[in-house]
Amino acid sequence: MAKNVAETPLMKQHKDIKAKYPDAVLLFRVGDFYETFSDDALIASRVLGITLTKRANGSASSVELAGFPHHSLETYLHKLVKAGYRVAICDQLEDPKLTKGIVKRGVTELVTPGVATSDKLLENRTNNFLAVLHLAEPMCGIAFLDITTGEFYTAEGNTEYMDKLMQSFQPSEIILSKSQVKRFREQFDTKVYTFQLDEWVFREQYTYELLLQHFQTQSLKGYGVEDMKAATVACGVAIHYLKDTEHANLQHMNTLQRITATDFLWMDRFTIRNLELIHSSYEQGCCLLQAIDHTHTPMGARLMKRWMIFPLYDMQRIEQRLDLVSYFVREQEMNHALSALVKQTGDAERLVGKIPLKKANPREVLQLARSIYHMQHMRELCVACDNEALRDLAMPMQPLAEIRQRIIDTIAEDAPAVAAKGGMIREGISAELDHLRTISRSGKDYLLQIQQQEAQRTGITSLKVSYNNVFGYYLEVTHAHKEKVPAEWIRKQTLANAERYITPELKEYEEKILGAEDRILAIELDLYQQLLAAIEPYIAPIQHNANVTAQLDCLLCFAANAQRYNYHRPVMVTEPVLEIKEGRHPVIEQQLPPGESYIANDITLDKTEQQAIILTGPNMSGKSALLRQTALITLMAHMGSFVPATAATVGLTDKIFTRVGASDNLSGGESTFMVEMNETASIINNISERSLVLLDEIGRGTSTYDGISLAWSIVEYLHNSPARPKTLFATHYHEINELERHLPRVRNYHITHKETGNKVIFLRKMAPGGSRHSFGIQVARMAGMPPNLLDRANEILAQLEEKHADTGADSNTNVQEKVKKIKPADNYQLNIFDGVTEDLRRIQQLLDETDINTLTPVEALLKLNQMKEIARQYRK
Ligand SMILES: Nc1ncnc2c1ncn2[C@@H]1O[C@H](COP(=O)(O)OP(=O)(O)OP(=O)(O)O)[C@@H](O)[C@H]1O
Repeated sequence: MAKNVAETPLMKQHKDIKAKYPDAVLLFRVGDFYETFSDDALIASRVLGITLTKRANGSASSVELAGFPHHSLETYLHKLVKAGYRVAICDQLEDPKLTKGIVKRGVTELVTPGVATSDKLLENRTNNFLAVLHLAEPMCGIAFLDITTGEFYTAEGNTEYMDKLMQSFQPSEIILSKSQVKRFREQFDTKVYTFQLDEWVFREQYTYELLLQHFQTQSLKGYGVEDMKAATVACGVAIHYLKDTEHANLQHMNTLQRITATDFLWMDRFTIRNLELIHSSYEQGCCLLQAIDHTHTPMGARLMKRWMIFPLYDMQRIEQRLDLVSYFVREQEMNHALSALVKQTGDAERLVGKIPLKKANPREVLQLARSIYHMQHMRELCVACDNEALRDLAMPMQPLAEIRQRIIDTIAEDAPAVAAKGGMIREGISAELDHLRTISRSGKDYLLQIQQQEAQRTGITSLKVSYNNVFGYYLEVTHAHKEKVPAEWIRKQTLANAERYITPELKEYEEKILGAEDRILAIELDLYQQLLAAIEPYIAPIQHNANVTAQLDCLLCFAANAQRYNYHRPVMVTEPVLEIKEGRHPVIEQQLPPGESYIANDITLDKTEQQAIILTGPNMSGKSALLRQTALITLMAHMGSFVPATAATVGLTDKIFTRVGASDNLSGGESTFMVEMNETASIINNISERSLVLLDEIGRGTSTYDGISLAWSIVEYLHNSPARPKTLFATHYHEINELERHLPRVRNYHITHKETGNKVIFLRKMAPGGSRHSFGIQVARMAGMPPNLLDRANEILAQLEEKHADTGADSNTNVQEKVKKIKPADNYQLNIFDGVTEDLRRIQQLLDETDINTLTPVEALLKLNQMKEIARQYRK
């Protein structure tokens, strides 16, 4: 580390700037390089794999140094941020050529995971949200904003609600007050990057005023958040943080949307995870979003995710979406025409977000003009159609022809990807620019002329005019022609095989050309800035057009899914019923091997006849799948999508709860029975008559009789609660089937199977009545357990069941008593086939029977086929 004695001026400047950004890695621009010093250099060299050296620092000791060329900034920046560092980019604020002494420098951007704008740091089909959490009493407040799209949301509620929202928005950075960190760690289980700000930033007055300033309003009434104190604090802190990170231009964040829990179908974080909506529980698995999101644009994909996490709880809005999907299913021509336009629109939302952030390059601006053009066409098509809902949706879109034209007229068709080098402004925009370009071009022609003329005059055929940064334009002559060089040429450099000269004539033209080129670049950059400034007033209407396009993208995707996967329109009703005909699981059905089809099932739940279904059936028969498909069909209907069923009447649902018995949930670190009970308690305390409750093997995390007793009382409670929520309860405790006899609205169903020999074939059809067996031992056999072990398991099962019959199915019988009476195993011999299945035995038998010497090719093929068939059965 450098000592504080007689530092060089550069290091002194670095130290002063670094002091303002102690938490960040400071990338310090020095000439064509970004340098890091001291501890930052240690981090940079480790994370970026760049060489660590030392730099002399006046009479102070040397400091560690690591740097990279300025044009590699994007690549290295993204690596540092991905590695969890905040990065302050410190640029030269004046032209070093025009400065005497040390160049003025300052931080132009602070990049953190939540305020990243580089394409390299962003996933285009996913939002990059920054969250601010304000843990206050009695209500907590939260803000989510995506600086790349300008979306800004806020909400208030208890910590459970905050937790659920974070699970839904999945921010990449959470901002907290320093004083709330401890509470946050205790109450929230998240591995997201957090950053702490001083407590004073979270003051009501300060944050409220920041918001008024940002929105240029007198109050926040227009956003419906005036009285939401905790929420406005969170929003104001978000604005403070953006300013702190040098994001001053936020014209695209022009509205604030309030999230009201009751506007949406509620799913808690566990349900979102358990239903595998946006992530699968295992790596190669597929989630619902992947299965149904086939949108054409990144903005469509981002919206689809939001529609999934926030399904509507508003009949009218759901019907509107369903009407539009029906229309697109019916009107194929319109569907194709709109799809083609949507596809070409690209990510207008993020493109327009780059304008105020000063990140849009000329090609992107041109792409924005193309997007505006396609959106204009979309509007024309929609307003001329015979569907009122579509007309209503598209009418408020703005054609924006004038700004589109201005962009097209200004930016050259083959514009470069970086503005800094120029070449992006068309001819005919500025007379001065055109004039200078002519000079520059003719100057270049003139240089060529000089080359030809001098070559002729001197007879130096190898003569070349070239340019370098050190002494500008020069004439280059190979050594072979050196003698022919005229005396008036001034020698500047000798190379291994050539000499370089300048002439007064050459210098005169050089000044003219270079002067013109500098000026050309300055004019181009100025015109480009003017164009960007001219786009700014159109940011809000472009954002609106983009949002409508994203909606159309999602609706067209629903229509395409309906046709591709044979989904049907659900009938939405206000009564608390659910009636699904031939329902399927949208994800599993897409993943079945070719030739296998998903077995559809009917489900009916209501308040009067069949409020709760107890579902039993063998392991692996499809109980969980049936539970989840019921939830997914309900959810998809509330998104406004058609559903995987031949018909479905779906009552408006306010909450979907799913709970899975303890050990199914190991990966979430929530394997304890306590958690299972906590979560079930939270359901019981939150249900209404519009809720759908799915309980999968609840109670299995404890001893059998405790489990049965709890399962029993939970079903009883849900059945008897005045809300009468629709309930599906899958269990292996067949004892629970007894409840059907006691409770009028409980019905037993089982998933059917067929037994052939000692094999179970899953028919996967749901049928009335309970089932007696779980066939766990058969499933174990299919998994490849040794036959002797399985024989022994069957023996024990028979003994347990025998005893059970003796006592007349008395569930109070102590299981330990029965276990004590289990007869010891006869010593069985391990043989070479332990650990392999019976099927493999059969294959071995087939091989033994085969005499290769007499086998014909056809017989060989038939044998092979037979073995393949056995292996196929085994896999099933
Ligand atoms: N209706 C169906 N049609 C076709 N395949 C199905 C169907 N239902 C389930 N499956 C397949 O069977 C597998 C097991 O289903 P599921 O996990 O629902 O069984 P389960 O009865 O809940 O088992 P367990 O009691 O052991 O938890 C699923 O992963 C799926 O591949």
